[in-house]
Amino acid sequence: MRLVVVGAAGRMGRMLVKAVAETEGCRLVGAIERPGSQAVGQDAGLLAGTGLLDVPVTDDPLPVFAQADGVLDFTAPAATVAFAALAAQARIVHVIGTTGLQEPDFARLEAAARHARIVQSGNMSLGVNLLAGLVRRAAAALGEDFDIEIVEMHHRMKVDAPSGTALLLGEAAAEGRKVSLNERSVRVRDGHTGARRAGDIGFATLRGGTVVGEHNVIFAGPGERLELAHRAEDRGIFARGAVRAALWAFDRKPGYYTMADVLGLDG
Ligand SMILES: NC(=O)C1=CN([C@@H]2O[C@H](COP(=O)(O)OP(=O)(O)OC[C@H]3O[C@@H](n4cnc5c(N)ncnc54)[C@H](OP(=O)(O)O)[C@@H]3O)[C@@H](O)[C@H]2O)C=CC1
Ligand SMILES: O=C(O)C1=N[C@H](C(=O)O)C[C@H](O)C1
Repeated sequence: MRLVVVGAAGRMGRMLVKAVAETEGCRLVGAIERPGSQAVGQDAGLLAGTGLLDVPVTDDPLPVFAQADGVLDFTAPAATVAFAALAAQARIVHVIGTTGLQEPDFARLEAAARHARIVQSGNMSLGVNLLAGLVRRAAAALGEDFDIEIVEMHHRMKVDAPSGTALLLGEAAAEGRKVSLNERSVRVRDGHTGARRAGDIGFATLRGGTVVGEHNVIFAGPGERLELAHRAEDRGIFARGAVRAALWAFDRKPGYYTMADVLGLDG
């Protein structure tokens, strides 16, 4: 499968280049960064530390997408929406790990999925997607007597909050309870907040150091507390998940898919 990495000089971009180079059946055919980036013109393999791949980073995605079967995209919301339109035009696979997407962005991705095969997830690791299923079950079994709080910690460079993973886990909890996350989530607390409302799903965000990604889903009930947690130790888990998603989507119909589809975890 011929793959392009956009945001190739980023923390995840470099991991993705490495994962593509190490995966049998995959070949890196393009690497994209924004115009003006110092990475433009450099070899993507040298940037990623895999050795020379003879794939120079460029700032012009269109001709690169035209020669590819899929694109791996861990960039930023505005860039991802633009890349989705190009992937749809080229009728290729678009694997999206970018977080911080808002409702209007999702609407544009859904539109692009009429022609592209999109796999989008706030977390591409096996562990977190398994955890989401456990959270759904626990939320359904425990009911509103147990207060749900989702705590996450990431490195100091992360720009969005709550994390895509925290929101994914919140959605799983809301599904378990058969409620809408939008209506029940409490994303910030400050000052005289009053007592906690039964049924709310709370979020707390920590940022610091080099933490790859930690998530704790707490079910705090009368006299007992259940905690379900995931610790990411290496960004390679996300990159390998993204390559797996691209290979899975290669011969699918155009549509909007998730990592649960890729891993066969739904249902
Ligand atoms: N779903 C998952 O499993 C995971 C998701 N993520 C998400 O992936 C995203 C990226 O994370 P991370 O790698 O740490 O961030 P980085 O900032 O290190 O990397 C993002 C890269 O994308 C580049 N970029 C931004 N806009 C464009 C554009 N228009 N064209 C080309 N390149 C562009 C940035 O360039 P510049 O620096 O010039 O802006 C940068 O090199 C985040 O949303 C993060 O939350 C991260 C890990 C796992
Ligand atoms: O920005 C990151 O680093 C990560 N982002 C994703 C998120 O927002 O959940 C996934 C992972 O936790 C790392």
